[in-house]
This record gives sequence, C-alpha cells and structure tokens, in this order.
Amino acid sequence: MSTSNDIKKDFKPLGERPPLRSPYVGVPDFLSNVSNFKIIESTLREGEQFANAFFDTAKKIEIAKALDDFGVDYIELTSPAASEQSRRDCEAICKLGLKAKILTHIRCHMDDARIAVETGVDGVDVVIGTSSFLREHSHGKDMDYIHKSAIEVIEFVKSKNIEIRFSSEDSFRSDLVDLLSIYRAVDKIGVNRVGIADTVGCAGPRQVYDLVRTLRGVVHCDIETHFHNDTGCAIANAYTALEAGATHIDTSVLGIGERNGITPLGGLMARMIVADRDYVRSKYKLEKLRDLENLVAEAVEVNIPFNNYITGFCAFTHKAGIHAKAILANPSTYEIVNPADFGLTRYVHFASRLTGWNAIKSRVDQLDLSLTDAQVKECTAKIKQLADVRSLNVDDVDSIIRQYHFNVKTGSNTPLLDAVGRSDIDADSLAKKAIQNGANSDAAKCC
Ligand SMILES: CC(=O)SCCNC(=O)CCNC(=O)[C@H](O)C(C)(C)COP(=O)(O)OP(=O)(O)OC[C@H]1O[C@@H](n2cnc3c(N)ncnc32)[C@H](O)[C@@H]1OP(=O)(O)O
Ligand SMILES: O=C(O)CCC(=O)C(=O)O
Ligand SMILES: [Zn+2]
Repeated sequence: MSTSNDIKKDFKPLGERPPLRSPYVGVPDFLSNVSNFKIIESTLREGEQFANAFFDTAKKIEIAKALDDFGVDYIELTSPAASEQSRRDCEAICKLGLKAKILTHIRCHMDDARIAVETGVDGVDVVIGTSSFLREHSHGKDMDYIHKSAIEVIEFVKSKNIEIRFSSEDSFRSDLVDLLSIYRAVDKIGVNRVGIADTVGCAGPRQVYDLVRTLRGVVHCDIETHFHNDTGCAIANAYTALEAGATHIDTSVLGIGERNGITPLGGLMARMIVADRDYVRSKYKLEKLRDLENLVAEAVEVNIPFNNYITGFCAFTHKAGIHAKAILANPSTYEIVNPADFGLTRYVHFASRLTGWNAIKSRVDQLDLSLTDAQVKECTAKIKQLADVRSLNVDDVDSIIRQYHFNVKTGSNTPLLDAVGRSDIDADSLAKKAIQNGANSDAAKCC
C-alpha cells in the first residue's frame, strides 16, 4: 500500500517530468508497419482498367520511369496474357533496368503463368476470386480446385526463381475459414506475399484491421493489400492495414482503376507523411508527385480534382480571416501537411469578404507599402464592403490597397472604388478569368 511519503517521493516537480506523449501519435505496436511499408504501384495494371485509359508503349515507359524516379518499390503491369502488345510492353519495361521491381498480374492459371515467367519480370502476382459471388459467376471453381491450381502455379513460378504473390479476389466477402486455409497452404509452400483485396470497396477500417491482424497471426510471409474506393475508404483502409501488420499497399496515380479506382498514391503519401514524415521523405521523391499526377492525368484525359490530396488547386489555400491570421503566425495551426515537403507553396487568400485585417496587412507588406494597423483595418473594411457586392480578384484588392495608400500618403480623397472601376463585372466572368489565369490567381503567396 502506498503511503503519503511514497507519494511525495514519487512526485517530481513539473520541470523533471518526462515529456507527455503527443495525443496525435498512435500507440506504438510492434506489428504495425506504418513506418516500414512498401508500395506496389499499379497504374500500369489496375490503372489500365480505368475507363479512359489507353497507354501506348511509349506512354507506359514514360509512366514506369516516372514511378521509378518517384521511388515506388514495385511496378505492377497488366497481364501479358491480355494481348500480344501487353506482353511486348511487359518485356520492354522489364528491359529498362529500373530500380523498382517489375511485377505482372495474372489469373491463377498455368497458361497465364507460363507466359508471365518468360517476360523477364521480377515477380508474378497471382489472383483468384474466393467469394461465393466470384466462385459461382466468374470462374466457376470450388475451393478444392483453387487450392490445387494455386499450388501448381506457385510451384511453377517459384521454380523460375522469381517472386510470387498469391491473392484472393473479393477477400472481404469470402468465407474466413476458406481464406485462412488457402493462405496457410500457400504460405507453407513459400510465397513471398499473400494479398487481401477489397475488390468491390465494401470494407471499412475495422473489418480491415480484424482481417489483416488475424492473417498476420496465420502466415509468415509478407501481406499485400488492395483497396477499392467505391465507398470512400481506400486510403483509410490502406493505413489501417499497415497498422494491423500489412507490409505492402497497392496504389495507382490519382487512384485510377476499375470503376472509381483504388488507393491513390498521392493520398496515401498525404496520410503516411503525417504518420512518419522521416520515413516517407527518405523513400519517396515527394516533389515529383505533381508532375507524376499531371503525366497520368493527361494520359487518361482527366483533370486533377479540385479537392485532390496535396495537388488539388486549393489544397494549401487558406481563405477565412481567422485561418489566415493563424497561418501567417504559424502554418501548423491549420495545416497537417507541409506543402514544402511536396515542393509546393501555401497561399493566403485575401480577395473576399471573409478576409481579415491580418491577411490584408500581410498583402500590404508584400506590396512593400507602409500603413499603420488602424489604416490597414480601415482599408480592410473598404475591401469587405466591395466584396459584399461582387466577387474580387487579387488585382482588385491590390488596386484598392494602393489607392488607399496613395490617399493616406498624399492626403487626397480619391474614392477607392475608382481604383477597381465602378462598372458591374459579373461573378461568372471573374471566376472564368481566375481559372484562365491559373487556379491560385486570386491568392497571395505567403511564407
Ligand atoms: C479484380 C481484377 O481486377 S482481376 C484483373 C483483371 N484483369 C484482366 O481481366 C486482364 C485483362 N483481361 C483480359 O484480357 C481477358 O479477360 C483474359 C485474356 C484474361 C481472358 O480472356 P477470355 O479468355 O476471352 O475470357 P473472359 O475475359 O471473357 O472471361 C474471363 C475468363 O477467365 C476465367 N477466370 C476469371 N478469373 C480467373 C482467375 N482468377 N483464375 C483463373 N481463371 C479465371 C473465367 O472463368 C473466364 O474463363 P472462361 O471464359 O473459360 O469461363
Ligand atoms: O491481385 C489483387 O490482389 C487485386 C486484384 C484486383 O484488382 C481486385 O481484386 O480488385
Ligand atoms: Zn482492383
């Protein structure tokens, strides 16, 4: 039983106490791989299944090189059994001598396996559906057949001394006993990885955690995971899988894939840099992300979404006055990801009625003008007055600030609205103008 003397003895003055653990850092877990994961980049396999995708050989090579330069661990390619050109492209990419290991993705079938091992790949990803939906309506095979063909294909690929991964398609709608028994069997004969796939995007993070953690207790090999984004959980599920002990995450650039795709590479980077900045920065050339996304977006003829992780046009734009003030004082107040880690810049928006005098003061300083705080506040009020009437852009606000400054310094009384013109400019044409001028044209560069 502790006495009051013991309590006094244990009591340490504040300065001597060990630092409190940050509440934002997860509880350490020796099975977690959030600080030690690998990316299997599947833009050239899953991504080719995206509705708009057509990659000719030159484009595939360009994308493969860009992925390699970014630092992904593996590049997964479409099955060489898909078409003659797919096979030739696979061979061509294998010959590039990239740092990333090259994989191809095949059905659990000896015909596909025989073609795959001849392409020069570093490894083969084998998949077969195990849910009753796929067993009945896709390939029509039962679990006994799946076991037998899996063992045959795996032994064959292993005999060629290249990596082999076995994955169950539609894992989250498969019977748990079926799953664990096939994974145990393939682990026993020595696969490099087993894969779990949320093929229809039905799983939530708790299910992912439970399945991966259970599997971690059953197999010795690495665990790869693949998450579709139909219900918006692809990044959260990937992160949770790593927490539960998965070792590899499948991604594609911008998340492109079947239907609305899979875990996006950029979104995963955003999530993981918050978990372990040093690890992510040491492995991946994050400043190349934007170019990589632009390359793929152009190839598949889509725009980068406005709300894209990291590279969306407003991902680091701060608008409301309360945010702007705090961001100017310390960017960590309203930013969990530092844009500089990705070679990007943050912006403080000041051309709106939501702005505040701190943002306008910062703009006054950028324009190399000098006004007292009281003057900045008065000028801000004028800007907000006009912003209540119509949409403003940077030029409008700069003109008001300059006119206000001129009036103050010369004692003149020119109406501020003259600086921006009194004619009605409709909001639509201003918005169009802003887009033409580049997305951040009405924002101030800062910090
Ligand atoms: C969830 C995923 O994304 S898995 C990866 C998907 N990738 C691809 O489909 C690659 C591109 N696919 C193709 O080019 C073609 O589908 C091919 C070459 C693979 C097969 O073409 P086809 O022989 O004309 O068959 P089709 O595409 O109509 O049907 C799929 C066939 O594969 C079989 N199959 C489906 N999944 C598997 C599997 N995992 N393992 C073994 N066989 C499978 C089906 O039973 C069906 O064969 P069947 O016609 O003899 O019944
Ligand atoms: O091979 C895998 O693990 C995943 C295959 C696939 O694309 C899927 O199931 O959605
Ligand atoms: Zn998929």
